[in-house]
Amino acid sequence: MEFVSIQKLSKSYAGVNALEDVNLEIREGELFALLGPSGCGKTTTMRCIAGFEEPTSGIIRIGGKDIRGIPAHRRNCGMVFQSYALFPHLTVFENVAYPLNLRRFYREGPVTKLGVLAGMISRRWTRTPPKIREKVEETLELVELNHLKDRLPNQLSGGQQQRVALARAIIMEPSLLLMDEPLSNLDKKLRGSMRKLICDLQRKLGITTIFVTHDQEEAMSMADRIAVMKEGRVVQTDTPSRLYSRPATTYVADFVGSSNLFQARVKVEEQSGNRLLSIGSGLDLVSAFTPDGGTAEVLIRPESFSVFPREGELSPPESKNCLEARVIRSTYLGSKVRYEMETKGTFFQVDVVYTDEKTLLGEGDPVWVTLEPEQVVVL
Ligand SMILES: Nc1ncnc2c1ncn2[C@@H]1O[C@H](COP(=O)(O)OP(=O)(O)OP(=O)(O)O)[C@@H](O)[C@H]1O
Repeated sequence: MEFVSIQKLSKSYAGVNALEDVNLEIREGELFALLGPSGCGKTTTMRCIAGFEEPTSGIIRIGGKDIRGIPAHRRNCGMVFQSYALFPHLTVFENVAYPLNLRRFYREGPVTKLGVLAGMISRRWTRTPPKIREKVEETLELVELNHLKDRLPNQLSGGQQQRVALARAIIMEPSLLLMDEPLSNLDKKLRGSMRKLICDLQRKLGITTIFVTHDQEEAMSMADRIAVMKEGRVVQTDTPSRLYSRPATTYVADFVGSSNLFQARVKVEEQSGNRLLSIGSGLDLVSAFTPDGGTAEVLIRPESFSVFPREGELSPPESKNCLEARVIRSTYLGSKVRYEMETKGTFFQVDVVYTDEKTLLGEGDPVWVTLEPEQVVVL
């Protein structure tokens, strides 16, 4: 069942259309990514949901309730920002306790209010009630930070600061967690462990979570579903594997991974009547998705090819698509090797898993490459 429903959302800033007719359905308990390049409207979408921006038009529902006119602090959303936004003069413990203390401040009478306020300013003036202490410690445990609870933010690494921000966002048990580029300030290695922590935590707590990212690898590895945005619009919403294997447009195909993109013409073989996709001079491919006629945009992922050295009298491998090609260039990328290849004047990229040095191909090496019809995707 959908938990967040966005219909026809538009937002303009003095002549700039940041969002145009955005429609999204985010299911309960889902980890959902908004993915797209800088300026495509990801943050604006998030800010409209959180209540920091007023949409120009459109409806946002959270838990079935139209939230128009409801102020940000009443939307029960936890928010994690790219810049962490921690209070520099408060310890880890106090930062995480802050939302609970704030709630207590609004609930208590005038005398105790003063005490709570004093406590929020300095821990020396008042004691944190045991219930709040317990909840803070429990939350710090979830983000594995209890041992650093007395440190100030400037005594923490970026990853640790982001975990404090995460703890502060979830301590109020929000019904919706919003994260704006939560990992982009972290180095690559740290990002990997933070991804895991966020995914584990999200599954454990079951909080419906939306995160914004421009990093396709991050979105693909974390999200249950992804909405790809372009120039203020959503162009495709799907699971990571469907986005990768069946992108709706060349924009999506290019954004969620490396791709070989070709313009093809549908050609019917005279003898068999089989339909082929004709790419360039004499290069015809069998696809499982060939349309009846006309032209088509064709996507082949670089890892879809199988490569066989073409040497001596060996006969070509059995395949519906077997191309005689040669290596133009090779780039060693650690776990894989990327080859630029050429066949009949058409250039394409091929990724091969690296096994050992002996299997590496060199410039000019002749090869056969084969391709299953299912890997020749028509957009
Ligand atoms: N307060 C504002 N005033 C005017 N224009 C704005 C404002 N905020 C955003 N915009 C514009 O709206 C568009 C969408 O911005 P938004 O920040 O939502 O994009 P984004 O996808 O989150 O980009 P980034 O990844 O760089 O944060 C951009 O063209 C941006 O310049």
